[in-house]
Amino acid sequence: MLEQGTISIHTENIFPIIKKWLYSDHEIFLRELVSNAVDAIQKLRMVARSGEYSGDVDHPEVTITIDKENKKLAIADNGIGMTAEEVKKYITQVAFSSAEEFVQKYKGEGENAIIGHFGLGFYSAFMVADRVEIDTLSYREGAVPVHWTCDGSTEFTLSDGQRTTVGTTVTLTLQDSELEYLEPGRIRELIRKYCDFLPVPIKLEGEQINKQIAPWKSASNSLSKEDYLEFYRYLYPFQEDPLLWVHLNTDYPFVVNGILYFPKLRPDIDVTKGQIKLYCNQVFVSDNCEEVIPRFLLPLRGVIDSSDIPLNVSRSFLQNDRTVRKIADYIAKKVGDRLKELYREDPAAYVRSWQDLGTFVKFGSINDEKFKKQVEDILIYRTTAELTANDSEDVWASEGGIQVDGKTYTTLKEYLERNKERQGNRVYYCTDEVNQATYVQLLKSQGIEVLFMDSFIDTHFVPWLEQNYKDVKFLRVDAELDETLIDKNKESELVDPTTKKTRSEQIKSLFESVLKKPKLTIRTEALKADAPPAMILLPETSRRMQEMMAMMQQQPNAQLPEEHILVVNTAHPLVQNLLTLSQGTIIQTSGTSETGALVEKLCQYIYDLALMSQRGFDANGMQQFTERASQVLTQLTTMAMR
Ligand SMILES: Nc1ncnc2c1ncn2[C@@H]1O[C@H](COP(=O)(O)OP(=O)(O)OP(=O)(O)O)[C@@H](O)[C@H]1O
Repeated sequence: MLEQGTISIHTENIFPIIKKWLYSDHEIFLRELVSNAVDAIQKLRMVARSGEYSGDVDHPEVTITIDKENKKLAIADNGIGMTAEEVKKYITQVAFSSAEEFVQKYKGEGENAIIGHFGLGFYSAFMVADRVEIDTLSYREGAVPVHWTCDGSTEFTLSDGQRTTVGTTVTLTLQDSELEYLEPGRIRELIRKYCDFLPVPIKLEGEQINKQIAPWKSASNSLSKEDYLEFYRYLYPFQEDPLLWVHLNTDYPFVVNGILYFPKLRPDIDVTKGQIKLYCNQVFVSDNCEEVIPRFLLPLRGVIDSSDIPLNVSRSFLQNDRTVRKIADYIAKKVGDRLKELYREDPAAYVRSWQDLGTFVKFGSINDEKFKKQVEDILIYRTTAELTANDSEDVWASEGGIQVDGKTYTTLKEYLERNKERQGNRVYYCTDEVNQATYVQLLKSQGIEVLFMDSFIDTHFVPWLEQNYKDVKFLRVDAELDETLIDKNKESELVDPTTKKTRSEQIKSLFESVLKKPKLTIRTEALKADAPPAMILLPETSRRMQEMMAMMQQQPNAQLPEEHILVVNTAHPLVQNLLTLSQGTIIQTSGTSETGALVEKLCQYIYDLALMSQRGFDANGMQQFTERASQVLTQLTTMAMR
């Protein structure tokens, strides 16, 4: 026996605290012990390189052994080893006091207070073990093997050991409640989770169980496209391949390595939940690094490895840490650079990925001023404009936009420039290509360019655009009638000698009396060719209010507000016929004649059609519509047969 001693501590007994610490996370003891073992191996290599050690350093390995019968789990390395003095210093003093400090500091914090629960180090072994033994032999010449043991109280013993090779074995006698760590499957799972990319073979039952190579530590030019894809598939099996990736690699002013991938976003993806894995020196820390990266980058996947992210601090502290903020900025900048590079070098790939990238870029622009500045010139929109592209080419880029697979994309700047004479600072946009098709078609026929803002993020993005481009007016296609659609010929303004009303006034009162909707505004306009008999308009401001209300009440689809405008097209032959028919009925009899009834039904029907090209009906509306449609048609055929 070399020595028997008492670990000097200030707290009465921290072992019970350590044992209870982080119930759910006892498993991290293995990560701590294996990373200590890998550190020891790397230290020996350094010593060998400096010429202080001439033994074998070319077969580094960490070996995990399970002895079920005796409830023992051992982690052995062929690293630097420790002398008795070093064991006393590093294990009973340094390690212990840092563990004590750690426990003191975080006693009151919740379970998730610390990222990856770093800082407990060697003593985390006592979370799962009743007894911990160390057998070690230092690399130093003439060193004697040492055996250290501690049974979870403050007493320890230090004696001569049996070890004959340089290195250290830490043997745990597991508590009865922790026998899961005697299962090879469980150990394999933990090594893959935490230690997969540690640069030394980690063996269990004669087999290496870690991947060992961390691709993010390699230079980007040494990795092929297939290497990146393979790594992605390894990290996220059974997922679609990513769209593109960014390799992070910097040593100054902080160390950050990593590979971030842009996955294909499903429309229902939860953009608040991260899937990026955080590593520290190739040891897995957490797959929840919301505090470390800007929020808008959360949909990305991959790995960030940095030893400059403080891990033994609380999460809230982490968020405000200056280095962490700088790292976050660095990552965001790299991501922006990568997107710009793709836009420049492979516009077709950029456009083809836009559906996924767009959501992300817009989300980033809304959330991060610096990122917005970076990407504002590469925010693109699908447009109705047709560039005079060379038909034989699938991809065609010009000053005005990019055309890919028959669809044209443009930036806001290009849109405004192209349309400044015709539209001034007005931007027309469509949020639903199917339901707003009539409006889009009408504007298009008048030579007005429409942008599609129809992804789920656009509801937030359009108001954001308005705030950022205060002198630009954004109008949804159904917000108002463009002047050019209105036919200025005054025929409809002629006064009828019998009724003393203009034609448009008569049409207006006809619709008012039939539809009987006080909140509906009826407006009459003579519209140009192609225009339907009637259209619904939703003024921009009231529509936004409605959308906001719907969102607050968590209704997925805003209902059509009761206050909307029905524009009746006085130039349409159907409307004109209707007026003529209704005039006939007024002269003949009261409104209940057969023709009168038909007029009423037709008015309703025209309104139905307008509603339909706005957004369709609810179930009730649909049923009424089909009923009315068959009534109108029956009556028309009956009348035609006479
Ligand atoms: N397998 C080992 N071989 C050689 N020395 C070791 C071994 N394990 C632990 N040590 C020594 O004990 C010290 C304390 O280890 P401990 O795990 O508590 O803290 P750490 O590794 O320094 O820091 P961390 O809190 O990040 O784990 C180490 O710094 C090292 O000097």
